[in-house]
Amino acid sequence: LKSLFSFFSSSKTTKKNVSPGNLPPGPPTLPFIGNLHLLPKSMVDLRSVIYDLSHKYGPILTVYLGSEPLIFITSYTLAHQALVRHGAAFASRPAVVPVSAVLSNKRKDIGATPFGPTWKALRRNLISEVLHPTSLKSYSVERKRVLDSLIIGFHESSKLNQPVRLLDHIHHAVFSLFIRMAFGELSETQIKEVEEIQYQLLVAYEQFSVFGTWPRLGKLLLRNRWKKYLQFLKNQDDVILPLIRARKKLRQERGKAFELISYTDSLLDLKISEEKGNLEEADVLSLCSEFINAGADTSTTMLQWVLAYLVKHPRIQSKLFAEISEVVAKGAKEVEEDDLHKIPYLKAVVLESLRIHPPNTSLIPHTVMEDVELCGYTIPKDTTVNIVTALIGRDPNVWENPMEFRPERLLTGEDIGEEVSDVTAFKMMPFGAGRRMCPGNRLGLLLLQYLVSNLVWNFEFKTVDGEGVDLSEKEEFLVVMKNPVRAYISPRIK
Ligand code: HEM
Repeated sequence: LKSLFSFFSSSKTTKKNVSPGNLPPGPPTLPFIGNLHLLPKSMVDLRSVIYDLSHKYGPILTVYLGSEPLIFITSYTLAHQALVRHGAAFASRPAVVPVSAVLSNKRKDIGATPFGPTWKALRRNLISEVLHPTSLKSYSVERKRVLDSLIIGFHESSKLNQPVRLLDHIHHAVFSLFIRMAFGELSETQIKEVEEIQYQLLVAYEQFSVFGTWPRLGKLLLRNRWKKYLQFLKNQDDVILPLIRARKKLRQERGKAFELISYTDSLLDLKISEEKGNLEEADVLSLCSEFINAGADTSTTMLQWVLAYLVKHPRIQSKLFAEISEVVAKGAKEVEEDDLHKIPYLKAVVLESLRIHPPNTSLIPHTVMEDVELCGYTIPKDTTVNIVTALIGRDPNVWENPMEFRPERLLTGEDIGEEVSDVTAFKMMPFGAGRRMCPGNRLGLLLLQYLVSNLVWNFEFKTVDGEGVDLSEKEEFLVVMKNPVRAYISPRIK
């Protein structure tokens, strides 16, 4: 079965047998299957298929999965019109987002919940508690801990004088931050257990995706896979539920007096509404799981892409080091978070990486809540719309030589919108835009800038002779490096 079908489509959406009416154009369809035969197996390959189709049919097009029309948008201007100008209409999700149905086992999460009071309550809770600027500030202690562990790890590896696979250090450091933010202080063993189970689920996602789309049929035909999937979920319950219970108990004993609020704390206190009351334990689990995946997997992936570009382009790495040196006192061990905004080149390096390699090929599918006129076409109520961020960032009509890594383009104003400081205004949308825009965008950017600047301040990363840096992509849950970058690391003498 096409994994794409399971990613985009929803077996329960009401959009069946929609007449083409005034829908955007698209390739001719075959009976029963629509355009399914045109679609490749992976999201990375889908990007090229949609790219080719958009050349023929324009930046807004319709592809049929069976009888269900899916709209694809590949230009920044149209995406902006949809998500911002028609923001209210585009704020919902399909009835089932299989990706989430599988990962959260049909429990609650924010990303897949359709527009409504439950989504509002969950999103508001995330933004006003752990992601509130005050909480974010207090979590600087934890970010420093991540940095220290990375620096110690890199120092040790550098002594071996061997190439280092950067991901091996990054993964654990970044995951431990989000796991602690989710559950509070944990032992190293507990952190590793959560990291392992979350990672296993993400890597195995593709083989289980069929259960998100056709749960009944999948269960019937793929019994062994179904059993394996249930075992995965049980393992996740076994690892995570005790952590939630322990936190609950600790809160009762200490009367909620913690220096840092954890995401679990906020969820245990949350009432969705008077009638619905508090969340079930299982929902707290899936929301924490979403938090860890959404935060840690994206940040790990991006940190690796940014460092890969810096290894590949020593000139850019030296320029970044020089810019950091102008802001950081000589002999200082660390670039402080408060100083990051003084290094515009740093933000440009991070955003340029996000432009070429947004970790998600497309935004999470949106559905329209009413008929919407867009670009002269009518998108009927309940239709699923996919905004292909990976093509938006590489659109040659907007970005000159789009595959060239050139952070300077973001500083000169030649390619960016007017509001340089506002990431929503960038013509790349790595975090989406409008009501469903990623609520973790500030934390994501802060973490990336903090870690990249400090790693470059402390170490020089050099290519491995004869190996270079291979920028090929591979689809896991996100689009990651096919061959994780390896580099020689040497401490800088300052
Ligand atoms: C570099 C880091 C990150 C990137 C590139 C990223 C990207 C995205 C994208 C593209 C979306 C979909 C937006 C849409 O459908 O319109 C999204 C949604 C989301 N992200 Fe992030 N994200 C990052 C970090 C984070 C962090 C740190 C958190 C939480 C701590 C987070 C939590 C979420 C949640 C909960 C949603 C669902 C929002 C909703 O449906 O209302 N993300 N993210």
